Amino acid sequence: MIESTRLTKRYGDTVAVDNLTFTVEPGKVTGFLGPNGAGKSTTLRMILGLNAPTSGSVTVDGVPFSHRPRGLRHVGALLDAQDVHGGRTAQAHLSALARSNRIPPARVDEVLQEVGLAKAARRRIGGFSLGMKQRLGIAGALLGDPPVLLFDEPLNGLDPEGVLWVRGLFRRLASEGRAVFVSSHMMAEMEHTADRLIVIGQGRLIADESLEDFSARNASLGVTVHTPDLAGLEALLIAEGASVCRESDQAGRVTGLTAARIGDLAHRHRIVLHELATHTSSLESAFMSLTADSVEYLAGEAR
Ligand SMILES: Nc1ncnc2c1ncn2[C@@H]1O[C@H](COP(=O)(O)OP(=O)(O)OP(=O)(O)O)[C@@H](O)[C@H]1O
Repeated sequence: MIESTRLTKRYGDTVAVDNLTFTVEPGKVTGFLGPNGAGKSTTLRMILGLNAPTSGSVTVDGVPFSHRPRGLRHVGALLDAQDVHGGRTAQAHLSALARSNRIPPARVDEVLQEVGLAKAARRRIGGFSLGMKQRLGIAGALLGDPPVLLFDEPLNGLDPEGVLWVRGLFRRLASEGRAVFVSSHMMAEMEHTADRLIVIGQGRLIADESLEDFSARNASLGVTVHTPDLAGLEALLIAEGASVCRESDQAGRVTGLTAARIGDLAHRHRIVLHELATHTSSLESAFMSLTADSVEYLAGEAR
């Protein structure tokens, strides 16, 4: 578990992180969302003891991370996939990490296999694509089999297959009881992955809630359902307080309930669903309006 208490970081006049209190729990994927410059990377660096807070504190399992010897066994992190020595091979890079954390050397081949880089193990990292470097960074994070994992924008540079793989990996790591904390500046990257969302803007906490609650409150454009028994489903949905806007004989748009609740309800009443889709643009636009006041960099116009 990560616990941040009134965590604050100032750089001169810039308040990068402002009085941030939150927890990241085990067994869940927690999305850490915010626009560019919101303070995500600075927060992650403070969790890892790479930056000292100006005030406040952050601990991992009750202890500041910098107090842990052999840190990779406690927290695995991918901060900047490009921050690797290009002249080394993937295997040499991971072997050095393993040695300095007293991790058995056999683990190196295991994690290379796991991230799909076994064939590139003896190639120099300098020739890797960004996606391959992301995979290598993830391998490094997994090396010590840690209970807490931090990933800063891990989907950058990954192809669609890679994105799917990463999502599955995060879900699996959480189901094994680990705390998985993933930063992103795009809601779309989080909505299929995260259980919980912590949203920040200009260093301050804006929202801290389950994805389900966030979706229920903000998915104003709703969820499309397609079913041969629209009348039956409509009656159930209305009884649950949702509203339904019919789009055809078999399709309608539901607001006021999440896709998960609609699916559960249909299943319980043995109603067949042919489609159940949350409007992703609605979550993305909800995130954008939530953080609109704290967006630091706007293209082409004055703030
Ligand atoms: N070493 C530093 N010196 C001065 N200012 C810094 C430093 N590191 C970060 N900042 C400032 O702190 C603020 C937060 O930056 P940070 O990189 O943590 O944001 P972020 O949410 O990770 O953004 P992005 O999504 O663009 O990576 C920004 O205004 C940034 O310019």
